[in-house]
Amino acid sequence: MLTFKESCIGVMKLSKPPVNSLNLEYLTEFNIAIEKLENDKSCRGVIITSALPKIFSAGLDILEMYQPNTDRLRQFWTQVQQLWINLYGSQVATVAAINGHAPAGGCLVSLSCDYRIMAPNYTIGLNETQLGIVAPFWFSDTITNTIGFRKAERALQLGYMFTTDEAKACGLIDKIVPPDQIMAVAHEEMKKMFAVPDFARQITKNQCRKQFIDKLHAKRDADTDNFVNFITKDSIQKAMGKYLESLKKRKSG
Ligand SMILES: CCCCCCCCCCC/C=C/C(=O)SCCNC(=O)CCNC(=O)[C@H](O)C(C)(C)COP(=O)(O)OP(=O)(O)OC[C@H]1O[C@@H](n2cnc3c(N)ncnc32)[C@H](O)[C@@H]1OP(=O)(O)O
Repeated sequence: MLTFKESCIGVMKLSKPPVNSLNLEYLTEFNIAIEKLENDKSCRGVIITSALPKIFSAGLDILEMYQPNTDRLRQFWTQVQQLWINLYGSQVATVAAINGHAPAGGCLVSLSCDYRIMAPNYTIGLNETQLGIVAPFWFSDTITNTIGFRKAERALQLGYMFTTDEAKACGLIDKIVPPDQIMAVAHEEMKKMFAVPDFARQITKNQCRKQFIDKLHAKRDADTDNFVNFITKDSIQKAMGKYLESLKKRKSG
């Protein structure tokens, strides 16, 4: 993770080649970095983007979920939950500068921010069902809160990956920006949020989001148990094995 501060704005650049997949170590690093910025009194905003060309993040590292060690799988999921709690509940203003594809966990990271700008000709969405897995309730709450129930239900069922244009049309992202302007526009959007007194913006954000974060807190252990039980099922392991194969075939084909 490349993290630096530009005045009162923290910039986090995901930099885990080849595709910024989120494994246990990288999620832990991500959480430490965001918690550090959150606790820095001089930091009012965070921009999340990718240091890699064409990929914002490929989402959760599928290899963490395929033929897993159960203890590690639990730790992995705890970090995924924590990342969402940290980002969705963040008191600083957050902008996702989506400069590449953003499937599943990559999409969730961006949906957890306050504002999303995206470069053209990429795809974004919660594609979990395409892998034969299911987005948990808090992924589904997050997309529903962004694009509304009907569109979210349809997109989740299909595991639909939106083009940048489609994402803009349904409100999954807020603005389409050429890649060379994405950081400049992220700073402009940040300034708009800074024009509102921090405490008023923060209380408003809490009013909108707290109930959803509280829901995960209340069910956190059960959510981890569900995840581990679900992922370790033979049928789910088979489906994930097939998906990994298809990724490799696509590459060679
Ligand atoms: C009852 C209800 C209970 C509910 C319980 C919960 C259930 C589980 C919930 C789990 C939620 C999961 C969230 C996720 O994020 S899953 C991950 C989904 N991600 C994807 O599907 C992305 C797949 N990847 C791609 O589409 C492309 O790779 C991408 C567009 C991102 C990039 O394409 P490109 O052509 O540039 O690169 P390659 O495809 O050649 O990939 C390069 C190598 O990287 C490997 N790869 C890609 N993505 C991942 C990944 N997510 N994890 C691990 N590895 C990944 C790919 O296989 C290539 O590897 P090799 O070089 O070794 O071949």
